Amino acid sequence: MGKSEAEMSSKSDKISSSAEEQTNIHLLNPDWASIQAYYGSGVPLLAPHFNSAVPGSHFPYPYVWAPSQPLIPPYGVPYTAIYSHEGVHAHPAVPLVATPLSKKAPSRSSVDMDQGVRKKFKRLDGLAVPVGNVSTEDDAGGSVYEVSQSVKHGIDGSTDGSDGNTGAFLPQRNSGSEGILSTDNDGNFHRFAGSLSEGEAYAASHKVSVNSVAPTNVAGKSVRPLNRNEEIHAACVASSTSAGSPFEVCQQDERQLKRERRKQANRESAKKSRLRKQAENEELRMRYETLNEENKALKFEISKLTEHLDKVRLENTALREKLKNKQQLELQGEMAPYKIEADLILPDSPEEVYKLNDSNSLNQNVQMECGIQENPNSETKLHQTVPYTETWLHLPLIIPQSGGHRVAAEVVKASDGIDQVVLQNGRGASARVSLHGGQVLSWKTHWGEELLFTSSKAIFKPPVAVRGGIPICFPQFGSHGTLEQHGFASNKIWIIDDNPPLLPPNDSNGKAYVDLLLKPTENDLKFWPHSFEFRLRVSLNVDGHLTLISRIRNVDGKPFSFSIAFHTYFSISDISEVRIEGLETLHYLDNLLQKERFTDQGNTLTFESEVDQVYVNSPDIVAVFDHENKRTFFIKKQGLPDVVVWNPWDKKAKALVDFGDDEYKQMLCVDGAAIEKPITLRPGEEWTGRLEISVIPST
Ligand SMILES: O=P(O)(O)OC[C@H]1O[C@@H](O)[C@H](O)[C@@H](O)[C@@H]1O
Repeated sequence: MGKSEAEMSSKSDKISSSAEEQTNIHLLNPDWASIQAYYGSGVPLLAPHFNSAVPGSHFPYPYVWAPSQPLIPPYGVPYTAIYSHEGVHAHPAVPLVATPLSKKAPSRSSVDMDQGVRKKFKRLDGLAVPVGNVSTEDDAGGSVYEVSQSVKHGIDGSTDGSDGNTGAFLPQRNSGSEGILSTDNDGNFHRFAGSLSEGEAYAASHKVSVNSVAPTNVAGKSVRPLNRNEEIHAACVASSTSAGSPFEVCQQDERQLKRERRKQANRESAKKSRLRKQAENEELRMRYETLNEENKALKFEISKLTEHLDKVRLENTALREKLKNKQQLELQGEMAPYKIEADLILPDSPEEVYKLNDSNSLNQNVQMECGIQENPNSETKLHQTVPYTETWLHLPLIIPQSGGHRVAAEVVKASDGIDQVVLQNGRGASARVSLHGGQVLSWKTHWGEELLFTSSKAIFKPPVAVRGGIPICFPQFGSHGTLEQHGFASNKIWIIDDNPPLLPPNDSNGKAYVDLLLKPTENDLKFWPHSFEFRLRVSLNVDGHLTLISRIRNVDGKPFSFSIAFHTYFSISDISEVRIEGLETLHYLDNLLQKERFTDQGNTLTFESEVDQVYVNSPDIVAVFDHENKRTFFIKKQGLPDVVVWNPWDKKAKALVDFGDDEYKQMLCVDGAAIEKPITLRPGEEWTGRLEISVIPST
């Protein structure tokens, strides 16, 4: 070829020369009749003067304006008959698609077209590259570019993601010396050595493009690899060229290829999205677990802190009490006669108490002198519900107490002839326990305020359990078994246990207490054939806290199971004004709905209608807030996992013979209990449960 790159560059500069200058344009030398014969009448005939001898400035390029029939020979061999040896040729595989341009301006000359394309190239960031079959004739004639639609199409495609390095490799047909031309960004053309047939040249050129192998002799800028559209196009061209299939087939293949690529891309994108969602899910799950753990830890911490707060509050109450008493004593200018030194060893058992009593030479009169008597006001109220004879029968427990207070437990006979034990903590707080059912009937603060509810219609006649106080449901709670409602323990007459097995010193020290015992009679064994010993200690401590310790022993030769509840009737201001805390989010069995299991919604428990629920696995402390009465009850328990909450509301209240119609407003039962999982004892085994109830003033 012998043309230097510089020469080629200078030729390219002449692209803008007028059509008149470009006399060396060599267009297709068609055997147009045969083309028409082959492709049909849609292919317009070339103008007769459209040959090398006649300037064709005003004549359309046949391949530009032709209808969309392909010029590709159907059997793969390039249709060489339509090429002249020199000149610019359309790629045989390129469709001669009618473009809007072609339709609108069919009369535009080839030069106009070239210029138009060139302008278009120039818009590509100044890196316009004339692309096409190039005939490099001579310097005088300049370079002539014949830009085929396919090339234009290729360029259009390349501008999709234009990086400014628009370029292409195109075959050159020039004077029999075959090679491949490429262009750089300056519009310089580069020829690649090689002697290829037209078909090979195309295929080779496109392969080069497809494989993105840049030629090494491209001056200045590297040649951009083809983009996807170009690739598809190139593949299509290559396949149609080699296979010689019709262009429609090629177009179909191209569409198919695109479809496949799109499908593949969609699949990949769906897979990525799946993976991303999986990762997100996993992350969320881990976050949930972490938060759950944190939540548990926080709940645990809260319960510990609440417990601690309770203790501190109670200590505070006790300290204030002490201070008040001390101030009173100082005002009186006297000390109590039985002030005990700090190293006093308090008794742990009734025997020790009796010894202590003896050694102190205490007697009934002395107690009375010391002022250990019922508050006359509170007595009045007690008399209303439980008439009894004010007779001191015996003195099971009199303990001198530090600070001038003495605790006492006295047995009195009520008018129904049944003994009651009156406990006093020496500061005015008291409790009364009936041997009928071992039932606590009264619990008062040191200022004489009754804390337990007893119905004005209560029946004090065994075997009926008294409606109020703290009946003990044993060995069955409610109707959860074959026995009568709440078992039989609350109907029986208990005895004072003079010789109970020892309890830890803390359960005795500084407390007024009584030990009671229930054993089944021959008759009881007919209904519940299990020998047992039920020991109950009821104690009142210095702060007025009431504690019930139950010990149930299997003295039978076979195991037995039981449920138990301390059915505590709290006296409240108004059921609509109180709330319970500590049962939030727990599961409960609803006795009003066939003991169906529910989960508390997480709110504090307030009351608007009848309630009869067994909260299972409750925390050790539950609180009942009564703002109107300015007090809060604390229910502290051990060995009693469940809590029963009961209020009959108006209808059921009316149906109960031993209950006043409106009394449901002034009571709320909150029981420490073991119901859901009955306790099983093997022969000789003993179970212990503790319930401590306390009250603190609230603002
Ligand atoms: O009328 P009784 O036997 O004292 O029982 C009162 C209520 O006591 C509750 O503890 C029970 O859950 C209720 O079902 C029952 O109605």
